[in-house]
Amino acid sequence: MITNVDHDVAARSLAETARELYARGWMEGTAGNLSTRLPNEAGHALITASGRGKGRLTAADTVEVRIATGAPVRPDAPRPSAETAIHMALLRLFGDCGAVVHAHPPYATIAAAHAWESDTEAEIPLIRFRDFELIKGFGVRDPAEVAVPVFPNWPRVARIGEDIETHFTGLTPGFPTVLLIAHHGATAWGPDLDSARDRLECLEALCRLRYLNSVATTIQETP
Ligand SMILES: CSCCC(=O)C(=O)COP(=O)(O)O
Ligand SMILES: [Zn+2]
Repeated sequence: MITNVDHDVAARSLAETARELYARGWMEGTAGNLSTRLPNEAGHALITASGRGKGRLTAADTVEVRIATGAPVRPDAPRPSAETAIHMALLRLFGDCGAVVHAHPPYATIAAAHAWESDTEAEIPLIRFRDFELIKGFGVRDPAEVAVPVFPNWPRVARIGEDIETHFTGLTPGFPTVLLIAHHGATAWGPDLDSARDRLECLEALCRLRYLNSVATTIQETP
Protein backbone atom coordinates (compact mmCIF):
# COMPACT_ATOMS: atom_id res chain seq x y z
CA MET A 1 0.00 0.00 0.00
CA ILE A 2 1.34 3.44 -0.98
CA THR A 3 0.63 4.86 2.47
CA ASN A 4 2.80 2.26 4.18
CA VAL A 5 5.64 2.82 1.74
CA ASP A 6 5.52 6.55 2.48
CA HIS A 7 5.35 5.83 6.19
CA ASP A 8 8.36 3.50 6.05
CA VAL A 9 10.43 5.87 3.92
CA ALA A 10 9.62 8.73 6.31
CA ALA A 11 10.53 6.58 9.35
CA ARG A 12 13.87 5.60 7.83
CA SER A 13 14.64 9.23 6.94
CA LEU A 14 13.94 10.38 10.50
CA ALA A 15 16.21 7.67 11.93
CA GLU A 16 18.99 8.37 9.42
CA THR A 17 18.93 12.13 10.11
CA ALA A 18 18.95 11.51 13.88
CA ARG A 19 22.02 9.27 13.59
CA GLU A 20 23.73 11.87 11.40
CA LEU A 21 23.06 14.70 13.88
CA TYR A 22 24.14 12.46 16.77
CA ALA A 23 27.46 11.88 14.95
CA ARG A 24 27.91 15.66 14.79
CA GLY A 25 27.52 15.89 18.57
CA TRP A 26 24.15 17.66 18.42
CA MET A 27 21.98 14.85 19.80
CA GLU A 28 24.10 13.43 22.54
CA GLY A 29 22.56 10.65 24.61
CA THR A 30 18.84 10.81 23.95
CA ALA A 31 18.77 14.55 23.10
CA GLY A 32 16.89 15.78 20.04
CA ASN A 33 13.75 14.83 18.16
CA LEU A 34 12.47 14.95 14.59
CA SER A 35 9.10 14.85 12.91
CA THR A 36 7.66 14.80 9.44
CA ARG A 37 4.17 15.36 8.11
CA LEU A 38 2.63 12.26 6.50
CA PRO A 39 1.17 13.59 3.23
CA ASN A 40 -0.97 10.52 2.60
CA GLU A 41 -2.41 10.48 6.13
CA ALA A 42 -4.18 13.83 6.47
CA GLY A 43 -3.64 15.35 9.90
CA HIS A 44 -0.99 12.82 10.91
CA ALA A 45 2.77 13.14 11.46
CA LEU A 46 5.59 10.78 12.30
CA ILE A 47 7.80 11.73 15.27
CA THR A 48 10.70 10.09 17.07
CA ALA A 49 9.88 8.09 20.20
CA SER A 50 10.91 9.58 23.54
CA GLY A 51 14.13 8.72 25.32
CA ARG A 52 15.76 6.70 22.54
CA GLY A 53 19.52 6.96 21.91
CA LYS A 54 19.69 9.07 18.76
CA GLY A 55 23.00 7.54 17.69
CA ARG A 56 21.34 4.16 17.21
CA LEU A 57 17.84 5.22 16.17
CA THR A 58 15.97 2.96 13.75
CA ALA A 59 12.68 3.32 11.86
CA ALA A 60 11.01 1.33 14.67
CA ASP A 61 11.75 4.22 17.07
CA THR A 62 9.10 6.46 15.51
CA VAL A 63 5.45 7.07 16.35
CA GLU A 64 2.52 8.19 14.19
CA VAL A 65 0.65 10.98 15.98
CA ARG A 66 -2.31 13.29 15.35
CA ILE A 67 -1.15 16.82 14.54
CA ALA A 68 -4.20 18.30 16.30
CA THR A 69 -3.37 16.75 19.67
CA GLY A 70 0.03 15.05 19.52
CA ALA A 71 -1.64 11.79 20.63
CA PRO A 72 -0.40 8.50 19.10
CA VAL A 73 -2.69 7.07 16.43
CA ARG A 74 -2.21 3.48 17.64
CA PRO A 75 -2.75 2.56 21.31
CA ASP A 76 0.26 0.19 21.48
CA ALA A 77 2.71 2.79 20.09
CA PRO A 78 5.80 3.84 22.06
CA ARG A 79 5.64 7.20 23.86
CA PRO A 80 6.20 10.04 21.40
CA SER A 81 8.92 12.63 22.05
CA ALA A 82 8.49 14.64 25.24
CA GLU A 83 8.70 17.67 22.94
CA THR A 84 5.86 16.61 20.64
CA ALA A 85 3.86 19.73 21.60
CA ILE A 86 6.54 21.94 19.99
CA HIS A 87 6.53 19.96 16.74
CA MET A 88 2.73 19.88 16.54
CA ALA A 89 2.52 23.65 17.20
CA LEU A 90 4.77 24.28 14.18
CA LEU A 91 2.95 21.77 11.96
CA ARG A 92 -0.39 23.39 12.89
CA LEU A 93 0.89 26.95 12.43
CA PHE A 94 2.47 26.51 9.03
CA GLY A 95 0.69 24.50 6.35
CA ASP A 96 3.90 24.49 4.26
CA CYS A 97 5.91 22.99 7.14
CA GLY A 98 6.70 19.40 6.17
CA ALA A 99 9.31 18.56 8.80
CA VAL A 100 10.74 19.79 12.12
CA VAL A 101 14.21 19.10 13.53
CA HIS A 102 15.17 19.81 17.14
CA ALA A 103 18.71 19.30 18.47
CA HIS A 104 21.06 20.59 21.17
CA PRO A 105 23.91 22.06 19.04
CA PRO A 106 26.48 23.71 21.34
CA TYR A 107 26.86 27.22 19.89
CA ALA A 108 23.11 27.73 19.41
CA THR A 109 22.41 26.45 22.91
CA ILE A 110 24.98 28.80 24.47
CA ALA A 111 23.73 31.75 22.40
CA ALA A 112 20.16 31.09 23.57
CA ALA A 113 21.20 30.83 27.23
CA HIS A 114 23.18 34.04 26.98
CA ALA A 115 20.37 35.97 25.26
CA TRP A 116 17.89 34.79 27.86
CA GLU A 117 20.16 35.78 30.78
CA SER A 118 21.17 39.15 29.36
CA ASP A 119 17.78 40.39 28.07
CA THR A 120 15.61 40.32 31.16
CA GLU A 121 13.06 42.82 29.74
CA ALA A 122 11.73 40.92 26.73
CA GLU A 123 9.24 38.07 27.13
CA ILE A 124 10.76 36.46 24.04
CA PRO A 125 14.28 37.89 23.42
CA LEU A 126 15.48 38.07 19.81
CA ILE A 127 18.98 37.26 18.55
CA ARG A 128 19.74 39.38 15.49
CA PHE A 129 22.12 38.26 12.77
CA ARG A 130 23.32 40.84 10.27
CA ASP A 131 25.19 40.70 6.96
CA PHE A 132 26.58 37.15 7.15
CA GLU A 133 26.16 35.34 3.82
CA LEU A 134 24.88 32.29 5.71
CA ILE A 135 21.64 34.15 6.45
CA LYS A 136 20.62 33.31 2.88
CA GLY A 137 20.48 29.68 3.99
CA PHE A 138 17.24 30.51 5.82
CA GLY A 139 15.60 31.37 2.48
CA VAL A 140 14.31 34.68 3.89
CA ARG A 141 13.17 37.59 1.72
CA ASP A 142 15.60 40.10 3.25
CA PRO A 143 18.86 38.43 4.24
CA ALA A 144 20.41 41.73 5.49
CA GLU A 145 19.12 41.04 9.00
CA VAL A 146 17.11 38.31 10.65
CA ALA A 147 15.79 37.98 14.19
CA VAL A 148 15.61 34.57 15.84
CA PRO A 149 13.27 34.27 18.86
CA VAL A 150 14.47 32.70 22.13
CA PHE A 151 11.68 30.95 24.05
CA PRO A 152 11.81 30.19 27.77
CA ASN A 153 12.45 26.55 28.59
CA TRP A 154 9.32 25.93 30.67
CA PRO A 155 9.30 22.58 32.51
CA ARG A 156 5.81 21.97 31.08
CA VAL A 157 6.71 21.52 27.40
CA ALA A 158 3.13 22.22 26.27
CA ARG A 159 3.67 25.78 27.52
CA ILE A 160 6.63 26.19 25.14
CA GLY A 161 4.32 25.05 22.34
CA GLU A 162 1.71 27.61 23.46
CA ASP A 163 4.33 30.40 23.48
CA ILE A 164 5.39 29.40 19.96
CA GLU A 165 1.80 29.47 18.68
CA THR A 166 1.23 32.90 20.29
CA HIS A 167 4.50 34.35 18.98
CA PHE A 168 4.12 33.28 15.37
CA THR A 169 0.38 33.78 14.97
CA GLY A 170 -0.15 36.88 12.85
CA LEU A 171 3.58 37.53 12.32
CA THR A 172 4.28 38.86 8.83
CA PRO A 173 5.87 36.10 6.72
CA GLY A 174 9.56 36.49 5.89
CA PHE A 175 11.01 35.45 9.27
CA PRO A 176 13.60 32.65 9.41
CA THR A 177 12.04 29.27 10.13
CA VAL A 178 14.22 28.60 13.16
CA LEU A 179 13.87 29.20 16.89
CA LEU A 180 15.90 28.79 20.05
CA ILE A 181 14.92 27.55 23.50
CA ALA A 182 16.92 29.02 26.38
CA HIS A 183 19.35 26.62 28.12
CA HIS A 184 18.02 23.87 25.87
CA GLY A 185 18.59 23.89 22.12
CA ALA A 186 17.45 24.85 18.64
CA THR A 187 14.57 23.92 16.34
CA ALA A 188 14.23 24.42 12.58
CA TRP A 189 11.48 23.57 10.14
CA GLY A 190 10.98 23.51 6.40
CA PRO A 191 9.12 21.90 3.52
CA ASP A 192 11.04 18.65 4.04
CA LEU A 193 13.49 17.03 6.43
CA ASP A 194 16.61 17.99 4.45
CA SER A 195 15.72 21.67 4.33
CA ALA A 196 14.84 21.72 8.05
CA ARG A 197 18.21 20.07 8.81
CA ASP A 198 20.03 22.56 6.52
CA ARG A 199 18.41 25.51 8.31
CA LEU A 200 19.44 24.10 11.67
CA GLU A 201 23.01 23.85 10.34
CA CYS A 202 22.90 27.50 9.21
CA LEU A 203 21.63 28.58 12.63
CA GLU A 204 24.39 26.69 14.43
CA ALA A 205 27.02 28.10 12.04
CA LEU A 206 25.72 31.66 12.56
CA CYS A 207 25.80 31.20 16.36
CA ARG A 208 29.39 29.92 16.07
CA LEU A 209 30.38 32.97 13.97
CA ARG A 210 28.67 35.25 16.48
CA TYR A 211 30.60 33.65 19.33
CA LEU A 212 33.93 33.83 17.46
CA ASN A 213 33.22 37.43 16.54
CA SER A 214 32.70 38.31 20.21
CA VAL A 215 35.98 36.56 21.14
CA ALA A 216 37.83 38.45 18.37
CA THR A 217 36.32 41.77 19.54
CA THR A 218 37.34 41.08 23.16
CA ILE A 219 40.91 40.28 22.08
CA GLN A 220 41.09 43.46 19.95
CA GLU A 221 39.84 45.58 22.85
CA THR A 222 42.22 44.06 25.42
CA PRO A 223 45.18 46.43 25.88
C1 LIG B 1 18.58 14.17 27.57
S1 LIG B 1 17.70 15.22 26.53
C2 LIG B 1 16.27 15.77 27.44
C3 LIG B 1 15.01 15.87 26.60
C4 LIG B 1 15.25 16.69 25.37
O1 LIG B 1 15.54 17.88 25.46
C5 LIG B 1 15.21 16.11 24.06
O2 LIG B 1 15.47 16.80 23.08
C6 LIG B 1 14.86 14.67 23.84
O3 LIG B 1 13.58 14.37 24.26
P1 LIG B 1 12.80 13.10 23.65
O4 LIG B 1 11.64 12.89 24.56
O5 LIG B 1 12.39 13.47 22.26
O6 LIG B 1 13.76 11.93 23.64
ZN1 LIG C 1 15.53 18.98 23.53
